[in-house]
Amino acid sequence: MHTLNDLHLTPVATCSPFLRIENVSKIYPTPNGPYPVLQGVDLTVNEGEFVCLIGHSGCGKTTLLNMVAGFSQPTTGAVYLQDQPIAKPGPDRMMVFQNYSLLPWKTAYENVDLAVKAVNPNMSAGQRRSIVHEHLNMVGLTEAADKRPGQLSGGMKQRVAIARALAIRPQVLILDEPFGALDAITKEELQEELLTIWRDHQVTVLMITHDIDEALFLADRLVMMTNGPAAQIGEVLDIPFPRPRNRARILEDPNYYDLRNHVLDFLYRRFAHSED
Ligand SMILES: Nc1ncnc2c1ncn2[C@@H]1O[C@H](COP(=O)(O)OP(=O)(O)OP(=O)(O)O)[C@@H](O)[C@H]1O
Repeated sequence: MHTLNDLHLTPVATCSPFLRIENVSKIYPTPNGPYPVLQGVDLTVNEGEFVCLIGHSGCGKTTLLNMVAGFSQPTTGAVYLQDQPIAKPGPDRMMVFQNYSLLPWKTAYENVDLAVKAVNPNMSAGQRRSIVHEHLNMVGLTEAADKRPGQLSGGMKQRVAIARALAIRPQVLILDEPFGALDAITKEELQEELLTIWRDHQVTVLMITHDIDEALFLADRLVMMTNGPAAQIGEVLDIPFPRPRNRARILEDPNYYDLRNHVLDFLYRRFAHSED
């Protein structure tokens, strides 16, 4: 029997990475002239990978992920998802923001339902109902389905936003500092839930964070950005902790402190911000 090597064949998955950011630069026009935010950014992400981005405020993290979402276009270079250039937003890439961005006059159920309906206009009402309930249940909000955002805590609102994004069944989930506004306990709970969802949905995740411990707990790789203007990827750190991850076990791992110090050194010595 021949193996792939005998036949000189390469499995398809290794030929082309799932998501490619290729030589991306972004220049914003401003009243004071063109402002180059990003320059020469290259990154490839494998299907199902969990990648976090860290960097000082204003270095261009949101700008970069907006281009993956399709909200804006690179000035030069391109972003590809499965070899297709990303030209506009689409249901294959869903973004979740720090401020939840829920419709305040709609219930949790209606917020999720509206998104499912927008993407699947011909889906039967029964099928839609079952998808909405499945995803509210996944984030533990079955009981709160009929509450409006004003009646929900910050953590619950972020759960609705995550359920809404996942109910569309995106290939890429883009999270822009989703837990930044939450208290420490709620944040840890949501991190655990996010890992479970990521594992069950096998979705590719790109997530901006300012929290080194969060990145070390969640990510397969941590992308560290240099400062702007003309920010780049300074370094990409592999996070080797086995999965499923256990917070206590990670904290006991001697590697944890080496990795943490490495990121601290990057952010506060090698690329210290003038304001720090
Ligand atoms: N539409 C725009 N026009 C002009 N400048 C912009 C625009 N959007 C962002 N910027 C500027 O580009 C830079 C990068 O912004 P961006 O929001 O991408 O940074 P960030 O790393 O995500 O910051 P933070 O961590 O504070 O969210 C900032 O200086 C910002 O003021």
